[in-house]
Amino acid sequence: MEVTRIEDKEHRQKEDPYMNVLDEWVTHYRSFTSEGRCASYIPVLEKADPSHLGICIIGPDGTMMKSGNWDVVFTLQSISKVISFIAVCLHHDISYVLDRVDLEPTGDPFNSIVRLEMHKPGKPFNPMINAGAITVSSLLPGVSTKEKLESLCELMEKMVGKRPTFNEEVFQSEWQTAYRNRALAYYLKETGYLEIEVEQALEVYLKQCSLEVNTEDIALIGLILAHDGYHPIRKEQILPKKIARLAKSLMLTCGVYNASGKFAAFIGLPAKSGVSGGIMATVPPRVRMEELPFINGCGIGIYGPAIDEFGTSVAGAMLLKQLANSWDLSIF
Ligand SMILES: NC(=O)CC[C@H](N)C(=O)O
Repeated sequence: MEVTRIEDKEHRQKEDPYMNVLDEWVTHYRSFTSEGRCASYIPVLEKADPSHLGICIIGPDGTMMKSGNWDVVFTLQSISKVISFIAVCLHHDISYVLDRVDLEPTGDPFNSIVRLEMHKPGKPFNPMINAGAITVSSLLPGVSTKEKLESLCELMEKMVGKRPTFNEEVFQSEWQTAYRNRALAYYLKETGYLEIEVEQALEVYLKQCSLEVNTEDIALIGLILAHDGYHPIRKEQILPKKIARLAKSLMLTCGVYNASGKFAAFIGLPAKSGVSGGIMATVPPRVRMEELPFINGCGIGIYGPAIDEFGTSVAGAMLLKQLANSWDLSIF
């Protein structure tokens, strides 16, 4: 089913003052993209235009605000970890999943290996870091790599209304250089947290990272999570509330790894970053007397491929902070 959307033109008239200010912010924060760099450890990602910055915000009535390079297609990278975690929780008992991956933040970078050895028996700390995400990918329903990826694509299609495309070039680029992820996967295999073969788990994980989206797609997923799994435009419960809440709590506590505390403090929104420059944020409905935009919540998708040391879009995070402060979006 196609998602109903308010046309951009119609919408611009409706939300003009907010739209103008959004355009101004995008132009302003675009100049900060030079403070970051496109990821180079996945060689193909370095080809992205570092000056890009775009955003899409979708409200529950279908109101959409788009600005800048909102329509650039990029790979999900770590944003896929939220979707794979949801897919796995939909298929298995939540307790089965949580026996294999914990819900604790690490304070370490996304690809860190250190805690797997320091904390016996080596259970990955959370599904947002690579170690936990590789375990989660191995738990996706299906036996073959194709079936496992299919379950993820089906879930995305249910949420976004279209199937994601796959970027073979990005996958190959990472597959050939995934030394750290291979090390993590071998370690997980040795400690019993990988129930399938190392190479297969890696292939599933790296292929899910190579699925393509734009800011509108991730804004829509953010909106569904904001409404506890309910698709407010299609008026359909897509995910159980319990799973949506688990995903949001993980985004808040672990979504930007060792920057999650500061993100929660200064932005105050469950969010997930990816090294290709995407940020998916979710804004639950607020209770306020004043007139504020998106009072009934929204999903926010941002793209800005110049990232910081934590793997987060530099200008994207600044833009999100501006929005959260000016429009009082924090959940706290
Ligand atoms: N933080 C990220 O987006 C990392 C994803 C990337 N595919 C990796 O495993 O390194």
